[in-house]
Amino acid sequence: QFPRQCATVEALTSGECCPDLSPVSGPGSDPCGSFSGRGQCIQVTADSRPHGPQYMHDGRDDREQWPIRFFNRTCSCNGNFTGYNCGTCRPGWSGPACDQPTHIVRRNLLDLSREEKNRFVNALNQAKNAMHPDIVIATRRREEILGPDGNTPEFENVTIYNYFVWSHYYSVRKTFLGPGQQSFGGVDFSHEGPAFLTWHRYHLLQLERDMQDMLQDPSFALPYWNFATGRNTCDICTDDLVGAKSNFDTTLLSQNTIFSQWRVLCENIEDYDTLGTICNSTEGGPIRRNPAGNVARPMVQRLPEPQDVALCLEVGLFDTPPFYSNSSDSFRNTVEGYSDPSGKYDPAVRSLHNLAHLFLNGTGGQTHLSPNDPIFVLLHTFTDAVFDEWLRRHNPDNSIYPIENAPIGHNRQYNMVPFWPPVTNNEMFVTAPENLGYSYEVQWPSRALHVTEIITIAIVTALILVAIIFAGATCIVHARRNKDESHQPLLTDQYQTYSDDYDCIPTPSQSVV
Ligand SMILES: O=C(O)c1cc2cc(O)c(O)cc2[nH]1
Repeated sequence: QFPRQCATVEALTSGECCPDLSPVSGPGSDPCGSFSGRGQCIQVTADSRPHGPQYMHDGRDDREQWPIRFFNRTCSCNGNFTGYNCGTCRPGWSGPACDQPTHIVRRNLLDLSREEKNRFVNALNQAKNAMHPDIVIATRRREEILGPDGNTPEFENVTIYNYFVWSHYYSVRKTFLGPGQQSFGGVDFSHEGPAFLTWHRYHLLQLERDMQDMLQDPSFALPYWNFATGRNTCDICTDDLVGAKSNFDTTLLSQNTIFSQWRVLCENIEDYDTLGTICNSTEGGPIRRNPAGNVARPMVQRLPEPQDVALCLEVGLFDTPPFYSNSSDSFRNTVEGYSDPSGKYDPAVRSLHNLAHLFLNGTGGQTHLSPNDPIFVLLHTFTDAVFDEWLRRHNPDNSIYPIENAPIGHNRQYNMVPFWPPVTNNEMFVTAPENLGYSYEVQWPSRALHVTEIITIAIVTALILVAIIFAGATCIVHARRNKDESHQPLLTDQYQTYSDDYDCIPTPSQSVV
């Protein structure tokens, strides 16, 4: 959310968050690396275009026009520099001047070597326990952020992985409308709208970057889980990967995985919603996961099929009005999983990404908690791979991403909540290999033929066969007729050559010995 340097009474009251890159001669001497030309402290641009009708409590939520309720001045970095103080490089660039291109490849978790799998699991566990070096989280709404005495900013340290969990929670939390009033849940800054794909893309990029820095390994790449294999089992739910089931309680993880020791963040949803508090860095109970175990909802006891991915990649429009979870013929709503895989909206359907979440049947199936289960990372890298393949195939102009009237948080120029420094949906609506320095190693399924396509092919084939038979028969008849005519007892005929008779193919009587 915010850099530690900005979690102060001074920064919050001035509305300026422009930390020094290198405090060469005291605080305020090198804001945003301006000394070395990396960036400058400027007015934040926040999207104020109209949003959709789903949210009608304007003025009541800190996330409106993010991030201006907290800060209205921030670093704007030049060239390939980025970060809260312009101290790092944009994704895909490295080196002291951020002018060296870099590229990493995200691979199928199941294709990694035993050593690579171990390294990934250990890296996740390290991220779960290592304090985030730069970022702190707000534990109160803006109106209470300075604490009861107005002088004690309510922020907490958080670990790298828990920051990933908390960001997702903060983006989906309800709008608090006051004590004794029901919080408003019809708001979601990261789902049920076009930003679903751009928001989750940045969410993963941020975790990947934080883990690269933690490991001091710029080549570290998040792998993916291909959840659309058509097999209705969680093939990565094994103890060498994200953990098998416990033998003692089928809703828990086996003692043989480190993830059984993880404790979840943001469990106390009733407290947040009734007291108007915000999830803090206190952990609670264990991860729960019971894949295909939701007997009350047989519809979500299965995983998507390869065909579902092939079909959704053919949906030609990125998103369609009302740019919400009831959009039809929308690629975004299809891959998110509120439409059937061919794009038709059906309120009873859960497909692709949503189906994979619900299949997990536990922590990973509840929006305020889901990233607590590390399988979330892998489920979303695969969803992002589908998004990237769609961008590659359809090569859209960014003008097709809605500029206004999308649900709040989802307009093209909206700064994604709660990321810092501010980053718009637009900036993530680009092909990853060319613009973000990563790609996916993945084989996409080809689409099975529709019944209508099979019938069309059969009819065309039959017509071609009929045409060939007809042409052949015509030739034969024609040849016979010529032959009959050639047998007329005319003296001149004796001097006819064979070739005169060979209009099409020789009849047996014309065969030359
Ligand atoms: O009910 C759904 O379709 C559903 C559940 C769920 C959980 C989650 O963490 C998501 O990110 C999305 C989602 N959709």
